[in-house]
Amino acid sequence: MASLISSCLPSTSYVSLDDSLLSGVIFPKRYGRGSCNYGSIRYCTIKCRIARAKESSPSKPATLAKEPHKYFDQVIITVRSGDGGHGAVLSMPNHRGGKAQGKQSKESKRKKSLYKRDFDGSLILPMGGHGGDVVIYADEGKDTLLEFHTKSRYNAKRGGNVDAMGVLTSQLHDGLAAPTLRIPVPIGTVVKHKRGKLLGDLANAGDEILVARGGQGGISLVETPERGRKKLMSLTTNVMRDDSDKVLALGQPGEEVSLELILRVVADVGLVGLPNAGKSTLLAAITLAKPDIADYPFTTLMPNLGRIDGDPSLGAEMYSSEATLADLPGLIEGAHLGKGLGRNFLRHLRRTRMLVHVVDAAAENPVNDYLTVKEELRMYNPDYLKRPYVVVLNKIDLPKAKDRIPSLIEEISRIGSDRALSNAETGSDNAVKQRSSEDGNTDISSSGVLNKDRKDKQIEDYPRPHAVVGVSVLKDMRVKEMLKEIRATLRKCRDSSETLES
Ligand SMILES: Nc1nc2c(ncn2[C@@H]2O[C@H](COP(=O)(O)OP(=O)(O)OP(=O)(O)O)[C@@H](O)[C@H]2O)c(=O)[nH]1
Repeated sequence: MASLISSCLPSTSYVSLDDSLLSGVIFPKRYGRGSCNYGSIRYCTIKCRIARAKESSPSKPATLAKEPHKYFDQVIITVRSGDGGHGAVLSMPNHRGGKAQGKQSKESKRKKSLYKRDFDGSLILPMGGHGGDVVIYADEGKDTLLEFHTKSRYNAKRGGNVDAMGVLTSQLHDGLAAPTLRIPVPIGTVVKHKRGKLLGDLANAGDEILVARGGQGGISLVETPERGRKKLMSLTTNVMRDDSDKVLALGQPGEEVSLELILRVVADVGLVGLPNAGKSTLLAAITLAKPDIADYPFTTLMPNLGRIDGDPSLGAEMYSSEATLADLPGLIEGAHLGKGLGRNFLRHLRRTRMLVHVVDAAAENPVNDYLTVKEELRMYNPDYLKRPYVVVLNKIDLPKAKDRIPSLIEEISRIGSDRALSNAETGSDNAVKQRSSEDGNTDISSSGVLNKDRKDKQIEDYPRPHAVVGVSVLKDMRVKEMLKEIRATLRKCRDSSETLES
């Protein structure tokens, strides 16, 4: 809980260590219960369950410790693959002269024949074990990257050395290869070199990527007096000629890399809206998800995911109509600039195929609220406005909302263009993908002209909603109609993507 809260605090937020406040976290007022005051930040205390991390003596004055911002969806980690194990410098077994020599040489001949040999008869000498590789893989059981803030360094094991007493025998084995260090991350994690190249996008369960290769094990060398060296060299290439060759027996070091992990929620449908519009309630109403629901803003601090069942009217094809919904934390004006919790979450819309705008129809000015959210999306990434969407006017059970629903539906349905924007006008998806920065903000681009064009497009230039429906998700009013519209829009997305593919 503490880490969850701290993950969502801005970088300048403070957590009190004062004993009197151990049961609470000092929040800027805008994160707290009560009216939302985005302009001025005051501090208030929210009761929550936090374990007593440290006993602070009552005599100590209250101290404020700066808590670094922890993103649940972004983290830098360092991984190191294992060094290779060392080979060994070996000598040939001794041959003693005299009477015993006959016996010995027979025995040594027999032994010699037992040495491991290659197909051409040359000696195979043992090698140090391979150092452990580091692999990152997508695991269904993981939801966030938070744990990487507490443990950000991962070292794979080194390979085993060749276990030898210095004499070449047939019993020698290669050093043990170290196991691969496998690091699980949530599905949808993008792996990059820190401030560098994209290494992989783990979009499906089981996707994996090798991020650091373990060092190779060292070879073994045979040390022999100059006299017998020539003969031995015909048997193996690994004959030590001078001391400088000894470095060949050392295992190669593993590699150390700093990686940036970025989690992008993978969902078909993104729920967007101002705080308190009822997004989490909607998610809970149509899926089995159990998001936190409360009548204060920013209840949702991390995207919640839920799954809509398939459409039973499709018969056997119903399973193809199943979809995942992501409830994103409420956006506020200025979210694209980092206000509220918005910017970190706006990037999660990137993988969605359609959006559902949830608007509180009982609010002061629902149309304005709707336009505020659209404008934030436009400023962050105008492509988001190209996606098919449904507008849900929520809370029609409240008298204030009920009376204005017909006029609201009419007004909102009119906002936008009938004509779908061509790729030339908005920048084709592919071009956008290439230009877009990793956090999904396509405004940063080398192609200034196209960007300006796209910025100049106003909300009215982007497509109208596929449907506008009045519902009360809390009181289960018209929820089925809403679901029908969402499914119909999803079907259209599928159909159009199939047409594009064929
Ligand atoms: N009367 C009424 N209240 C509703 C309805 N839907 C949601 N609410 C209430 O509105 C408040 C906010 O609901 P949430 O679902 O937490 O809103 P949210 O949009 O997820 O809020 P954030 O997490 O801040 O983004 C809660 O008190 C809900 O009970 C509805 O259909 N009718």
